[in-house]
Amino acid sequence: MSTERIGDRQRSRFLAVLATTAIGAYLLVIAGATTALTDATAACSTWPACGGGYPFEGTAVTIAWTHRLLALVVGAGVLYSAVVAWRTEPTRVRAALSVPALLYPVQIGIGAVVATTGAPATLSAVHLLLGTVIFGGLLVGLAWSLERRFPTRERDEPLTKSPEPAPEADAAFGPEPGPRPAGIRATLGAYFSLMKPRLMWLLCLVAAAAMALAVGPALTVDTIVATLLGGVLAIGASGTFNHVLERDIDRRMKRTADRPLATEIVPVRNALAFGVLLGLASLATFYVFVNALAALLGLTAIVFYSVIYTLVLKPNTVQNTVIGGAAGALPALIGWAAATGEIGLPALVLAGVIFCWTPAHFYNLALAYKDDYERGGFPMMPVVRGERTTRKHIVYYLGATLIGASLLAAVDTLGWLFAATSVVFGAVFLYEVMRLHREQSRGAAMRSFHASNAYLGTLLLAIIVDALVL
Ligand code: HEM
Ligand SMILES: CC(C)=CCC/C(C)=C/CC/C(C)=C/COP(=O)(O)OP(=O)(O)O
Repeated sequence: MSTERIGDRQRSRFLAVLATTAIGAYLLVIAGATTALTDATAACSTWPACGGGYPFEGTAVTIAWTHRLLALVVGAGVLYSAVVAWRTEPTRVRAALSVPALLYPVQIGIGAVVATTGAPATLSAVHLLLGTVIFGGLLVGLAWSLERRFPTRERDEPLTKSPEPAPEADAAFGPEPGPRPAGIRATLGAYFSLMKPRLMWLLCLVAAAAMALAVGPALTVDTIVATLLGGVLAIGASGTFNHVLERDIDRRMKRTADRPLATEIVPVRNALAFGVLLGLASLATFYVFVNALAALLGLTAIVFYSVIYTLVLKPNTVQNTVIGGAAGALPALIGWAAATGEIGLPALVLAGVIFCWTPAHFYNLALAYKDDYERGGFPMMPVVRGERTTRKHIVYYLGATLIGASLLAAVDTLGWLFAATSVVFGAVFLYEVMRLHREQSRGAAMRSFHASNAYLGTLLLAIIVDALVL
């Protein structure tokens, strides 16, 4: 079936409606996964209206009405997107959007049965699963439409072999390497920067959210302080080892050429001793003031990031960041273990959210610094598979992150604040990723990168407030 040609304005409208419909479907899913809707179903056990209850007669009835009215609007968006896709989009976009279009009536029927039969667990789970599949189909259709609508404007062929590091001579960015005397403040600052302090706030927030999710108000100040101190020391140790192992490559990359080991402000053996000291202090802090499991997980994180990611994954595979994401997911297990002495299902799901979020976070930087990574010889996604594929993967991993967040709401008692935060900041993140497809600039990539940090940061704060206050 030939596709009808439509103008840019019409296609932009199609993409905007499709993206909005996807976010609407996500709101239905995550609201359904939180305790909010469970109470609402109990308050509104007739269908399609709520019996005597009018839309704003109490919170639970309001949520139930909102869910049903929103389902109607999202259904219209699904139908519009599928009809336009069948007229104007290639086969695979049609197929992707046919899935939500065909499943939607089934989903409405199951919703009616769930509402009128007291939400039996199995049927509610099927309703949640179908909602997730509908959201996933909309997002994949969006990713494929964006990929077709916004091809990369300049050279973007995938590489046939892994890039090689530029010769040392090309490294003309940082100051001349060589031992450089520096004042005490500059030296202290250099050692501090080895610890990668700019990452710490978000990694510590992961551990804090896991602690709050695990035990709620029972969380004690000394557990928080000891765990975060151990985590900061562990991140500092692994960041320092990362600097030691990458010092020669850092010289070749503009973004990292001025680092303390690349410029030899700090002697390598001093940095190594510093890293070992931080690592021992971290493990001692975990073992003495938290527990043995937290210490074991801290050691695992240090080794995984410093050795597995930095030495094995990063220079050798295009999946370096996807697999390496496990490093940043470990603080979720550390936080839960610190609070409970074990690893619970919500901790594994939260770790999964961070794991899915990491590529959607880092691929923006990989796009912004593509030439730098090519000079460094790193097989980053934009270097090896091209910018267009990288942008598409950002949408995939953003979708996986949102689904992970809804799964977290389903396995733990999270409420409306968590749902609203994930929807609002997820929508902002998706908006910036769509702008990245359109603008294809470093500025757009950095805005999307910061949107990724804003999404995860606010989501983790919502977990902490939800668990400790609400
Ligand atoms: C293997 C996984 C990851 C990779 C490859 C990666 C990569 C990067 C890179 C290259 C930077 C820029 C650093 C700089 O230029 O100083 C950065 C910044 C950052 N990363 Fe990631 N990251 C990863 C995982 C994480 C995780 C798990 C978190 C937190 C949960 C995180 C949070 C941050 C933050 C907060 C920043 C600083 C943002 C800023 O400068 O405003 N990253 N990341
Ligand atoms: C508790 C504990 C130790 C957790 C580990 C968490 C951790 C340090 C995750 C790594 C995240 C990160 C910034 C990787 C970038 O390394 P890169 O080498 O790609 O970045 P670069 O190019 O800026 O050096």
